Amino acid sequence: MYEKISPCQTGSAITYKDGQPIVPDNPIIPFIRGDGTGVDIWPAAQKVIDAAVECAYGADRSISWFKIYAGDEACEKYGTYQYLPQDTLNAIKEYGIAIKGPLTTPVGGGMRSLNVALRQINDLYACVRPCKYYPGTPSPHKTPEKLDVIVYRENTEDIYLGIEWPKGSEVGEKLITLLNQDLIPATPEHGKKQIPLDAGIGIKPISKTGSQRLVRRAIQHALRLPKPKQMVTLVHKGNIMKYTEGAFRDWGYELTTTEFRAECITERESWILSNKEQNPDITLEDNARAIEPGYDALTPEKQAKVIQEVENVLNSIWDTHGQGQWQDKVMVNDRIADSIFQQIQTRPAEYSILATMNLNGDYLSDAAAAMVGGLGMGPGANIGDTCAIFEATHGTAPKHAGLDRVNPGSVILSGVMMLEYMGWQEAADLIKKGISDAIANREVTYDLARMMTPPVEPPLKCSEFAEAIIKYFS
Ligand SMILES: NC(=O)C1=CN([C@@H]2O[C@H](COP(=O)(O)OP(=O)(O)OC[C@H]3O[C@@H](n4cnc5c(N)ncnc54)[C@H](OP(=O)(O)O)[C@@H]3O)[C@@H](O)[C@H]2O)C=CC1
Ligand SMILES: O=C(O)CCC(=O)C(=O)O
Ligand SMILES: [Mg+2]
Repeated sequence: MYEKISPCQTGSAITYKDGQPIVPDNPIIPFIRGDGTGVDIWPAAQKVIDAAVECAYGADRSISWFKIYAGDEACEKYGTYQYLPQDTLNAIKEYGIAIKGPLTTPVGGGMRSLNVALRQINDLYACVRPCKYYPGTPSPHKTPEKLDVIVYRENTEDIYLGIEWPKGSEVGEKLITLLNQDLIPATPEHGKKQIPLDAGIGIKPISKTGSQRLVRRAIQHALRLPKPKQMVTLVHKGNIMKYTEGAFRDWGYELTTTEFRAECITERESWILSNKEQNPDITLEDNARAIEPGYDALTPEKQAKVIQEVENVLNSIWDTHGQGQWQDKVMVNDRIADSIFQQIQTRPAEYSILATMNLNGDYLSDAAAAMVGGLGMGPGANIGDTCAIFEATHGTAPKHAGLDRVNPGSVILSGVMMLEYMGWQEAADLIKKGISDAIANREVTYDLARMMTPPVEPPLKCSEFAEAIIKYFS
């Protein structure tokens, strides 16, 4: 089954039942070291994870690490351009959970992202990136402790599908000509628009299936959170991209009000219900006026539609969600993407799970990580129904590679997510305690050290930070 690697002699595979991992006491877990700073952060993370498992479970549990290859290291082992060998794909499929360091993707041309390929090949459709504040972490934000959000990013489609053509390419020009001559004129809403012939062209597919399976996981996660955090915000730029991003919002609400009808309330429904709770005699029209800004300026047809919406909500969920019952449900709302970037800064406490399409989630997860200490503190998981790969939010940070300098916190916290996913909570908790205590005692790497007041001089090395975390287990 494997050409150039050999699975561990001890341990066994993690399997799945009904989408949940079944984890033996000695699982074999494949790991990819990663390019750039992967040489620094992966060994540090592995050391911390092993120490936590040993400290929590003694000889009863352990991880058998299985080294697999991708990126530069894969080319060294398998030959030129062998960036993602079949051995690697086979191992991830066989063992069910993997963890990886970052992999380089060239800008402009060259190969497509290996990181994205791993997500697409394994159908890891939910990219889960928690951004939570560890006390004592320096932050450019005044109240970082108020931010506790989890970005749920759709991970398999959007422009990351990589269907695009460069300016001047044969297929690109053919497509532009077809669009300009046949397709755009056939759609009156496009008017006389034309695509410049010297344009590059990219396709942005957003499917109902892809959107709803992501939102489903986001709502399921919200249901497991304590009440004040039982919220899911659908993030989109649907005012501009109506049939992709706007549709993501609509499909999210459709799922909310069908599959999760008993458990959820939408923000707009909550306004309608609370208007009636506060004024039981309110007319349908006054209720419609209260929920729709600019109602009086709408055409009669549009006003009738809002009145109908109010009537439908009251008829269908007053008994089950009215009289305050909606306050115990998961609140699903939506925000336009540009606005959410300022909202998480100005009103961080009002958000919890942010369900996004691929590109918006990519941007938003870096921005949210910055608020709680930076990319060195940004973990992540790529989750599917029969496989999961854990990795940091950040990339290879090439200028720091091999210097034993960067913060391994993001990969270590990705390890925490992995342990929690495996149900090894005691080991995960030890690592969280170790990180908290190390930061609180100002034992940090350069990225946090330079933001502290006064700055920590000299900062810990990457490997030293790992040792500090382990020191605080007990
Ligand atoms: N999943 C993956 O494997 C990902 C891969 N990439 C790839 O990584 C490569 C480099 O991307 P780039 O845009 O430079 O983004 P990076 O995320 O690699 O680095 C940007 C900056 O973030 C800070 N940073 C990153 N990692 C850490 C860390 N562990 N500790 C402290 N600070 C950190 C550094 O800031 P400073 O220097 O200011 O201290 C660094 O210069 C590209 O090829 C890109 O495609 C990008 C994202 C994800
Ligand atoms: O694959 C890459 O190189 C970048 C991916 C990325 O930025 C991300 O997943 O956050
Ligand atoms: Mg990114």
